[in-house]
Amino acid sequence: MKTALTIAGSDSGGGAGIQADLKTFSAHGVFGMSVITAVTAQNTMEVRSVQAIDTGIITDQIAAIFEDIHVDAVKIGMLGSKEIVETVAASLNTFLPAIVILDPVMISKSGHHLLDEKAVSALKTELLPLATLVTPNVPEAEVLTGLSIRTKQDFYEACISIKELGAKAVLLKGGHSAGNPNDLFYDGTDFFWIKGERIHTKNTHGTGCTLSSAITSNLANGLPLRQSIEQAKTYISEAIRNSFSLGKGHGPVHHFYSFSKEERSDLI
Ligand SMILES: Nc1ncnc2c1ncn2[C@@H]1O[C@H](COP(=O)(O)OP(=O)(O)O)[C@@H](O)[C@H]1O
Ligand SMILES: Cc1ncc(COP(=O)(O)O)c(N)n1
Repeated sequence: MKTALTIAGSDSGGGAGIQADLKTFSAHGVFGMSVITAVTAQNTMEVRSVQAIDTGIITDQIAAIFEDIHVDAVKIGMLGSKEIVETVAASLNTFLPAIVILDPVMISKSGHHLLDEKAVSALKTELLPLATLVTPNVPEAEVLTGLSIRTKQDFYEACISIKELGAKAVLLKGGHSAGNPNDLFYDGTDFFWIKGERIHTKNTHGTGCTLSSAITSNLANGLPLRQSIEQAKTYISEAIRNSFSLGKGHGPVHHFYSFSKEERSDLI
């Protein structure tokens, strides 16, 4: 059984964060583990309050896992503060996981800031260089680069700029752009577009968390990076297509087993 670890915030409403990540890992036949960085009191409409977790127990959670269990891939989501960014970077520098997918979570679908402004520069200097792949959405890529991203050309320029910050590869997600949600990949050599068709729904809570966790799962299962991203795009598109109204705000995407029973037994 392959393993994946999510280092992220808890979403009490279950649509995003740690909860979405673990559902995605399970749906891919990967054994999921979690390090909680913050607890949010959240539902489909709002983030009411956030409690950051003490850095000492974040360090302990990471060490407890790595000192006992082999981790095939790590996904990083909400970190909240500069101190937590630095704590997670220090632990990753100790345990040096082979695969790190960084989703630079900054603002929730409901509009709540999930990362302090002071944390952005630490994220850029300390965490991006450790990432196998970083998966910003357009507003996050604008914060990381200082660019305004509207046109296709802007997507290319933003990817180049984020790659220069030290990540091995970038997937700039197009969910927030007008038109079809096409995502652009860049690894310093090749660009390729991962094309999508816009699904008209307000139930998109957890899309970014789910996409990055699906990529993490595919990499943990041994797929190459490009195939991991393409299959994850299929997974998130189906998950959005099957999303449902739960609560009064942005409902969650639907997680499902993306492989047959036979394939599933091969993974165990
Ligand atoms: N309405 C939609 N229809 C189809 N795909 C979408 C839609 N919204 C987002 N996506 C896709 O979901 C993934 C997450 O993207 P995005 O919503 O931009 O990220 P985030 O959740 O971090 O804001 C991307 O692959 C994006 O293209
Ligand atoms: C704990 C946590 N992590 C991440 C997100 C972002 O997800 P979304 O952009 O879909 O609100 C969130 N809302 N809560």
